[in-house]
Amino acid sequence: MALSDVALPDPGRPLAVGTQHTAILVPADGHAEEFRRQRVIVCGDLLEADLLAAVLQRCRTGQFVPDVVAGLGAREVESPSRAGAALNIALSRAPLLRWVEAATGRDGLARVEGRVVQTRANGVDGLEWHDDLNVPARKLGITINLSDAPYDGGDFELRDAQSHELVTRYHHHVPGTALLFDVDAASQHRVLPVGSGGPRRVFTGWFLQEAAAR
Ligand SMILES: O=C(O)CCC(=O)C(=O)O
Ligand SMILES: [Fe+2]
Repeated sequence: MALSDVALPDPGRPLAVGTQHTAILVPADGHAEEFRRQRVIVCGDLLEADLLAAVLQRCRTGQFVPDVVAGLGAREVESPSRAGAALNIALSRAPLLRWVEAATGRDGLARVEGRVVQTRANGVDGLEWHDDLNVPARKLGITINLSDAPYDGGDFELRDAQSHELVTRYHHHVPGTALLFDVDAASQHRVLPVGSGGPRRVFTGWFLQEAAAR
C-alpha cells in the first residue's frame, strides 16, 4: 500500500447527518474492507450543510480554553461545550450507530461522546502516540473537520501498536468530512503539530459500547 492520505480523490459520502435526521447513502458492507485494511473509514461530507453551518457558528462564537493532555500534548477545548454538545446528540442516532457496527464489526455501540478541540501553529500544540483506552468503553474514534482556514501539518496518523508500522496518514481538507478510526490495543494514533495556518479545529470523540457506557 502506498502510504499517503487515505482521503482518496473522492472518498464518497456513505452517510449524511443533519439537524433532525441521519441518512444512510451507501451500505455498510461496502466499507468493511477499507476498515480492515486501513483501520479507518473516511466519511465525505458526513455533516449536512445545515448542521455544519450551525456547528461552525457555535465554534466561531464559543470559547476555547487551554487543554493539557497529561503526557501527550496540548491544545484548546471548547468550553462550555456547545458545538460539541450538538454533535454528541446528532452522532448518537441509531442509524449511524448500526451502520458503524456493521462496517467495523464492533458491537453494542450506544452513543458518541466527544468535544471540539483546536491545535494552533504555535510549535507546542499536538498529541503524541496513544490508544484512547484509558476509558475501556471506547471502541472507535471519530475526528470531524471543523476548521475555518486550511493549514499545513496537523496530520492524523495511525500505526500498528506492536510493529509501529504506519497504517494510515490523514489530512483534513473538507469541513464536515469525518475520519472514523480504530480504537483497540492493536492500534495507536497521534496528531502532528500544525506548521502554519489553521487553527486545526475538529470534533473528536468516541463510539462507546453499551454495557460500559451506562
Ligand atoms: O485531533 C484529532 O483528530 C484526534 C484527537 C485524539 O486523538 C484525542 O482527542 O484522543
Ligand atoms: Fe485519541
